[in-house]
This record gives sequence, C-alpha cells and structure tokens, in this order.
Amino acid sequence: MAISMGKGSVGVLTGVFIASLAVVVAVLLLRTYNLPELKVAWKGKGAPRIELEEDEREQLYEALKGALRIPTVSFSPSEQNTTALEEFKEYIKSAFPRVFNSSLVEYELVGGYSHLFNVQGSDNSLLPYMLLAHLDVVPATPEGWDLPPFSGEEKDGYIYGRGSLDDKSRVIGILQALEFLFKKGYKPRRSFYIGLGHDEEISGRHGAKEIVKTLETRNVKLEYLLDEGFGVLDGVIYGTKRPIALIGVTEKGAITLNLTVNSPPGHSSMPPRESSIGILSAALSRLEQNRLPNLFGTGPEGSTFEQLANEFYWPLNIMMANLWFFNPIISRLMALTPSGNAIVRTTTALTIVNGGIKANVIPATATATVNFRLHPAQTVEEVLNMVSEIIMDERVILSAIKAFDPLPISPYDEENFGYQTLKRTITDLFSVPVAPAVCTVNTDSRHFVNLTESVYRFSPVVMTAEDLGRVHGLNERISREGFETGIQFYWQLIQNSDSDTVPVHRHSEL
Ligand SMILES: CCCCCCCCCCCCCCCCCC(=O)N[C@@H](Cc1ccccc1)C(=O)O
Ligand SMILES: [Zn+2]
Ligand SMILES: [Zn+2]
Repeated sequence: MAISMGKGSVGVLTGVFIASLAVVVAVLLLRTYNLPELKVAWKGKGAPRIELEEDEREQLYEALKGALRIPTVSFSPSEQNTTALEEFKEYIKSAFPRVFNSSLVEYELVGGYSHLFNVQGSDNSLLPYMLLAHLDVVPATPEGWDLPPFSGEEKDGYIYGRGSLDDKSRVIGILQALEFLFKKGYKPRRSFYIGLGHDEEISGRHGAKEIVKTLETRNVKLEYLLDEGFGVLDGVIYGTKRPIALIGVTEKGAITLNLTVNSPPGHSSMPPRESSIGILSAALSRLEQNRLPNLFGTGPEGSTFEQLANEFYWPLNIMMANLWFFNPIISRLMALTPSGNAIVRTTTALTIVNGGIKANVIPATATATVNFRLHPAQTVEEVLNMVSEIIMDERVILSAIKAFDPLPISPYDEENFGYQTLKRTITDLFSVPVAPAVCTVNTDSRHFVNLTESVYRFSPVVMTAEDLGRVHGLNERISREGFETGIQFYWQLIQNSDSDTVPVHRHSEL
C-alpha cells in the first residue's frame, strides 16, 4: 500500500517534529542548567599538615631512595628476587624504628616476605581499616633510562627508579607517615592494618592472599580498604578543564585464555591446505577484528562521567550530563582511544603466540594466549561463550588458565564512611573534584572482598598521561614534591579515619 501525503499533512508533521525538537532541547537545557553540583568536602580544612624540619624532609627522600635501590623484582610467577625481599625486610626495620618498636603495633611476617602491621586504636567499638601496598616491582634494565632503574638517583627534582610510582613510594609513604605520627605522639582511636604484599606483580598468591587468610582466621572485618589506583589525573581524561581524582570502586575481571591447535606434522615441501599455525592465526584475527560489545553506561563508568559533567568543556558537559540521550555518541567516541576503549568494553589482547621449531618442519602444535579484561557488566561465562562464537572453529581448543569476574562495586554513597573519608582527604589536599571509577587493571585489593564491601583504589599523586606511561615503563620517577604530598595524604587519612562519623559535606565550588 502506497502512503500519500498532501501539503496539509506535511505541514502538521513538520509542526510536530519542530515541537518535539523544542521539547528535547528544552529538557537538555534544563538539565544543563541543573547539572548536579559536585559535592565536595571541606576546602583545605582537614587535619593539620605535617610541619617538617629540613632534616626530616631529607630523611623521607632518603627512605624512598634506599627502598628503590633494593631490586625486589618479580620476574615470573615462579621467579622472584628473594635475596632482595630479605634485604627489604631489614631495610624497613631500620628505616622506621618507631613503627617497629611501638607498643601500639603488632608486626608479623606473612608468606615469607610480606608484612602485616596491626596498629592498635583506643576505641574497640570502631571497625579497623586497612592500607595496602606492594613492595615487589616489574623488571627493568638500564637501557633507555636517564638514570639506572635501581640506583635511587635524583635529577631535576625527580627521584628515579623502578617502583618510584608502582608501588614503593606508597609502601614508604605509608610507613613514613606513621613514623612521623608516632614521633609527634599520635595514638590512633580507630585500629588499622598496614599490609605490604611481596608478589602483587605476579598475582598476589603468596602475599596478599596469605594476609587475607591470616585475617580471616581471626575473623577480622574491615571498615574499608585502600590500595593503589590511578590517582589525580591531569589532562588524561579528554575534554576536562582541570585535574580530577578518580577513586576505583571496582576492578575489571580478567580471563587468560590459551588457544591450541594440533595438526599432523610433516615436511614443509608438502604442506597441508591448512596448518596449525594458519588455523590459529585465523582464530586470533577473528578475535581481534570482532571486538566484544560496547557496554558504556551499563556499569559504574556512567556515574563517573555524570558526576564529572561540570568538569568538561562545552559541549561535552551537556552530553555527559545527559548520557540518557547522548550515550550512543559518547560510547563511540570513547572507543576511539585505547584508554577509552578499556572503559567501554571487555578488551581482547593477543599477548603470546608460539608455533614451529624449524623452517622446513610443519609444526604439530601452535598455541597462543589471549588476555581479556572484563567490563563490570559481564561475567567470565558470558565472555567465554561470546569468544567461542567468534572463533567458531572446533579445531581451536580453548582453555582458561585464569579467570575471575569483575570485582563487586564498592559503595560510594553519601553515607559510606570509607569513600567519604577518602574523598574528604583528597579534596583537602589536592583541591580537585573526586569521582568513583572503574579500575581497568587489577590490584592486590581484589583478594580482600570477603573482609569488607568497601574496597577502594587510589594513589595520592598527580599523574599526567606521560607519567602513566612510566608505570611499568622507562624512566619511572616521582617528584620530591609529589612524594611529600603523598605522605601528607596518609598523615591526614590516618587521622581522619579516627572519626566515628561520615564527614559532613557542603555544596561548594572548589
Ligand atoms: C606517598 C607517595 C604516594 C605516591 C604514589 C604514586 C603512585 C602512582 C601510581 C600510579 C599507578 C597506577 C596503578 C597501576 C596499577 C597497576 C596494576 C597492575 O598492573 N596489575 C596487574 C596485576 C596482575 C594481574 C595478573 C597477573 C599479574 C599481575 C594487571 O595486569 O592488572
Ligand atoms: Zn602496583
Ligand atoms: Zn605494577
């Protein structure tokens, strides 16, 4: 049936279209006008800052440099520098005598090289919290570094070394803050734990996991836990006006999947129509070409952008405040960069491939490893089903050697003590907006979910995109000022956590 329209009906339709457009624009303008104001805590009025004497300041830099000189490298799941891990034990004992000798501290070694401190508070009615960090580092060779990676040397106000960002500055920062607090006569009201794992870089099996077991046998429950995370990002999130602090409230899940193809071996002069290498390569190519679905807005990443809407330049501010309408555009824009893509979907990374031993031998087997990082809205089971459908070849044998679902989403509401105490301490010190976010990498904190629902990831340092590239990369370094500010952060956080009430917030522009 043909549909014919006279001039009059065209006019009516145009009128309806213009009226609908006007309504949409009006709603958008209204929502822009009423953008949720960012709620911030006290402006710079937290616990008093540490006032450091010049010799104390030098002492804290030396403490970090000494730690960087000990090569506590995790090479592979079965190879760690245990001599360095032994040395690190003795090192922290001599660098932080007040922490180790205080009658308020119960110290124990866990899993051979990890450290657990229980700092006794005066009020047992308050649940303890925990600060977590790790002392192992990824390998580094001097090539490409301006200063050798295990020299702890300094240049232009920056301390260089593997671990200066990830994660020895936090190990030393936390212990140094406590050392200074004890020196000033501090006695905590709320008990807390400090956990220093020795194998985070190879999954935390003997360090963080053993710490969890130890605490579980004592029925310990935590008010909140804080581990490493992205920190205060400066110029990293496209279109933002100023640095922004992101608190990781969840972590992506992960699957490490092995792919194996077996086929009859033989002489290369008479190759089969399809070889194990060819079949495997085709499967890998299908995986790379067919990305898993864009799920932007179905996990907490939607909250990150909605809460930060005012921080974006026009017109992104309007779009972020109205994701219900602009989601299709924003999700596609985000997928254009590797870091944005990591936020919107489960990512697929081809990381290892093996096959063949000699130029004139058709190999019997070809293998590959693919690493997936799961968006918070997906499960291991769903992803494995999708992957099988994409590969669609029964000759490719799949075996998941490691797999875990995305971590639970920790609370970030106005009533949550841990989140709000962190937020307050961050705004006190950095005067920047704070928002919840998805952590796209994994940390030791993922082992602690049975001890508390409030697991957060945040590193107290301002990071540019260039700095982020130094983590696990070349010329990892931290500025003197950045390190000192980080210590101020722990100094304040420990004192702020003594409160028994959630910090009061007021609406304010920073
Ligand atoms: C007192 C001063 C404090 C200053 C702190 C400065 C810290 C800046 C840190 C910025 C680093 C961002 C966090 C990086 C975390 C990387 C975590 C990671 O790579 N995890 C691995 C874990 C893993 C998983 C499976 C097997 C082995 C390892 C990952 O692949 O996700
Ligand atoms: Zn780390
Ligand atoms: Zn690392």
